[in-house]
Amino acid sequence: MALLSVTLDLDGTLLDTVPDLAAACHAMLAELGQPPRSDDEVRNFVGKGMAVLVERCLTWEAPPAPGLVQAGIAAFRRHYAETNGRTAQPYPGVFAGLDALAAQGLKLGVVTNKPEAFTLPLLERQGLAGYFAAVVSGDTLAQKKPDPAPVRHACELLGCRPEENVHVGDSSNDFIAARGAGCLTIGVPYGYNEGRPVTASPVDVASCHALVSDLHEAARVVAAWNGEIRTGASIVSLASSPS
Ligand SMILES: O=C(O)COP(=O)(O)O
Ligand SMILES: [Mg+2]
Repeated sequence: MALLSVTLDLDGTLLDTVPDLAAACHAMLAELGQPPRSDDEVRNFVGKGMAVLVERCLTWEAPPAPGLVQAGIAAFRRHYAETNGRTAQPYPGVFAGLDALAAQGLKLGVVTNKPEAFTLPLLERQGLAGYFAAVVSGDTLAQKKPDPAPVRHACELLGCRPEENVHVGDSSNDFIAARGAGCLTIGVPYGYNEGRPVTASPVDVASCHALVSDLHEAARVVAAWNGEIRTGASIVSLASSPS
């Protein structure tokens, strides 16, 4: 057995998308006559998909009325279609890391909670689409991360078993989904994690098999794991070794 594929989270792992998401949130709130949110608030609201982002923007003292959330989602969709990819930036090490993973012969996939209508154009616009043999978005299945189903589905599309896959992400939604699916998981510290830095959360640190500074380092970790597997180390001992 060897590691054959790597699935990667999108927002906060491959791309810093908060400026474009925040611009769409600002426009949505203004359109609905609701109080504004700062970019930092929006950053903390990202992680559980579009509907939760909109609902969190609209929640003050009490949960918003369902009708307001529906109107917010419709407005957000229109505005994010305009802003998606406008200022999003790949994080340092993303292209070098993807190149290094691909050079190891690993199949690559994306597993994101972002709706598909926004995921595919964003990957195209950023020159990332060609790296991925599978893309599972927030509305591909009925379940989103932290449910393990999207990660499992990506493994199926890549033709690998979950234990042959490593999932790389920036939030507990990724780590819980990956562990639930039976994959190894690597965390990056520079993303969003719903307002709780990964490195400041002992639970998150403990739930990653490795924490790396960027995707180039993630590629080195995966290569090292595959080296250990080839020399007979078991996946169980790997699960607690790197830190
Ligand atoms: O859409 C979100 O809330 C987060 O998306 P991600 O899963 O790519 O981080
Ligand atoms: Mg993310």
